[in-house]
Amino acid sequence: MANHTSHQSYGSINHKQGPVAVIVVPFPGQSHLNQLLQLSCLLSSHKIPVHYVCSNIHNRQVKLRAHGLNSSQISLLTFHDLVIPPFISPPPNPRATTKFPTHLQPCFEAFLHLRHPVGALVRELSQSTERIIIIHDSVIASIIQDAASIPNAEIYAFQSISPFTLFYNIWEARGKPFQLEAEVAEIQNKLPSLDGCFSSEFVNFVTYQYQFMNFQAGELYNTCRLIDGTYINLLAKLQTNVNRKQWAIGPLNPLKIQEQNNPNRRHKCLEWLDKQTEKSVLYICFGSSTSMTDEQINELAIGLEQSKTKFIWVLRDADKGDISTEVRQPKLPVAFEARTERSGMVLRDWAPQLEILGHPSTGGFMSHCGWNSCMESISMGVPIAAWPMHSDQPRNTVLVTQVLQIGLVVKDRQRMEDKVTSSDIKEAVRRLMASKEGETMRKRAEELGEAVREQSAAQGGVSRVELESFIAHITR
Ligand SMILES: O=c1ccn([C@@H]2O[C@H](COP(=O)(O)OP(=O)(O)O[C@H]3O[C@H](CO)[C@@H](O)[C@H](O)[C@H]3O)[C@@H](O)[C@H]2O)c(=O)[nH]1
Repeated sequence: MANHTSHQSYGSINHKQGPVAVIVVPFPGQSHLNQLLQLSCLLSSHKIPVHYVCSNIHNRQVKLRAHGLNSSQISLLTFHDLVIPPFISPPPNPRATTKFPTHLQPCFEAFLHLRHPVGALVRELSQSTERIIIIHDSVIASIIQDAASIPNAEIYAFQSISPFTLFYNIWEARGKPFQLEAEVAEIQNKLPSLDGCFSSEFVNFVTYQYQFMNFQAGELYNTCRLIDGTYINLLAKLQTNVNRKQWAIGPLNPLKIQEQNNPNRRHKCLEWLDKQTEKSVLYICFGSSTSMTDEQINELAIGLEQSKTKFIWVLRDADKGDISTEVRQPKLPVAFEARTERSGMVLRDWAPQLEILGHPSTGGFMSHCGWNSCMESISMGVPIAAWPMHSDQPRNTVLVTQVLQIGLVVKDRQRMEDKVTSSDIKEAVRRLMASKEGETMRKRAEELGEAVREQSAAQGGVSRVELESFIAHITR
């Protein structure tokens, strides 16, 4: 794997890069690192040199957890390991009043120190390349501010969330600048408020970034027109996007899973899935930033056991800012694993989510509705039992359950911190996995999955057309 370790000097980049090189700058959260790694592989498969620029600890994380991609795809990328100042990496607080992972804030703040090293790297690469393209996560626009003055640099923002949620958030924040058509307005009326979805520190962090969002030449979205077309068009209508190009090139997650290439390294849960009947297993996972109290885990365990549904449950605390440090091992009810030995599996390590969702035995996904999980479930044709926790998740839930109608809400809650009881969980699992209503959702999810896969860049659909249009634009 190519690796360029950068501290103060970038002296080893002196070869001619060719007409265009891409620098990708992700945000240091697993689901952001992951999407930009997938995008990097997609671009480098079109013979464009791609530099993945991040802190050393997060580069290690993204390579360790890369899923659905094979090592030869990743080896085409040049990783730049930049150094960020030491930061405290506290554990998440499952009892906090907001479910937002505030414990990651010191890591986010430390990451902003990459402005100067990133600026120096862009300057250096710009000397050996006719045009340098920077694609940065929209949440850290300030880091690439110095590139704006480099004459042959062009900057693009990558949005890691759904245009659906993004549009409504911006439209509301800007004081509802234009009227919405009836159908779109009707959905807006159904959206939950953003109260409690973010910490005030994170709101301040993101607000600070806005001022650096004026020099982008365009935006990239991990979605396809079939899912988000209406909202991509509406985003284009918002004032700041008037002169910006937009490309929807998702789903970025691989659709053909590579794990079969190496049967010796197959995860034990996939072998267990092989033995189950088609569409019978519920997969449960709340991404990388959810932390539940032991009481809530207890309710989930009881509800699951009483539902008598087969399951794979990823039970892990939220990531810390530095994932190499130890995390809490959440507790299960006494003897739960022994009692459910035949009907399910509890995974405490990083699970192969894409492979699980793509397995024929998986028939449902209990999810917090993080955007990666939504896209992965949609593209694998799996319906969702939505249990949103924070950020964009409550609004993604509306997209999944009411707009796309491929899922149900585990429990409508007044406040995110309200406990969901075992009987709510049992009922939601029964509805999704063992009712006519669930069957209809599964059918719709399968059809949507098929249509989305057809639209994908991998299969030559509209997302491929958009990807090619983006590549033609940056290599013009
Ligand atoms: O054991 C695991 C757990 C997770 N994953 C992967 O990790 C990613 C999780 O991403 P996502 O579903 O987006 O959840 P979060 O990690 O919680 O993502 C954060 O970032 C997203 C993108 O901005 C937001 O949409 C979410 O709300 C926010 O919580 C997915 O690719 C999963 O496949 C695994 O492969 N194995």
